[in-house]
Amino acid sequence: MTHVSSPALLEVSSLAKAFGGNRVLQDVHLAIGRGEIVGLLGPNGSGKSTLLNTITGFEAIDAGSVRYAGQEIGRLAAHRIVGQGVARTFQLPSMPQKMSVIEVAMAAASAHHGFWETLLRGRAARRAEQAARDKATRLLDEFLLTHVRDLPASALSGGQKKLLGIVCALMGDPQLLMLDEPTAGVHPNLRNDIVQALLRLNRQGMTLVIVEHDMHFIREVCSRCIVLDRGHIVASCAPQELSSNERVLQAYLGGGTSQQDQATEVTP
Ligand SMILES: Nc1ncnc2c1ncn2[C@@H]1O[C@H](COP(=O)(O)OP(=O)(O)OP(=O)(O)O)[C@@H](O)[C@H]1O
Repeated sequence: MTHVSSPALLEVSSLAKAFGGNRVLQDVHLAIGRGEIVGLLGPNGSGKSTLLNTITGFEAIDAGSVRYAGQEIGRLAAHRIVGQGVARTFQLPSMPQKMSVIEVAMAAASAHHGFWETLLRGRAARRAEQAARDKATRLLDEFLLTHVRDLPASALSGGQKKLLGIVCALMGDPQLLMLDEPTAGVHPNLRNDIVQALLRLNRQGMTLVIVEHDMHFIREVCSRCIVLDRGHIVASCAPQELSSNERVLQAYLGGGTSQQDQATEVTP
């Protein structure tokens, strides 16, 4: 397994999560170092999204610990974890019907900075709103959404919704950004923009954990991969080592036909 220089930014120990009798995550241990871009891989249903959900507080953990920057966050509510500097995006972002793109981005700022600020009246509140508008404007420009900023967010294409999801996550200036399949279903032109944007964020110091099936993306972007199989971590290695890792091959080839289909995605 690849060594992470200590202290790790994120450290997960003995994490377990079940839904009823379905033990989705079992005894998961992982460490993410500052400045890494880590790909989280595994066949469909292996527990990748659940791992993101438990780390970010969207699902309660059953057992184990999640430490971020030396602090235990494993039982904090999602909004508190965001407040600590951990943001995430969703596989299928859903957008409110009646809010424009820029309003959605600005609302994410108040979600990140606490609602008291937005309840305040007067100059402080106006300053906070203007700061959120300026930041949303800059990020929408960076993620090529300026031309749709006044449209209803629900009218965006799937790819544009993913970009807006990233913008919302960035409104709180996270140190750790966790992305759930950021390029799935995205047009190749937009995909390349997302790749460049993620690499740029990493150059600026952000640590990234990315759930992805697309091996071209993994090779282009990630410095390390962690592979889940049926709720267990079975490998942590460089992207170019995946195709010769027995346990990775077994994870993808060990199941039925549908898993063999997925193996084409992991074979370089
Ligand atoms: N809220 C939930 N309630 C019940 N079962 C759930 C819930 N969330 C996930 N699961 C189950 O947990 C298992 C793992 O799902 P998860 O979405 O984490 O896998 P994944 O590796 O992200 O899959 P994919 O690559 O298809 O997105 C599946 O069997 C799924 O049905």
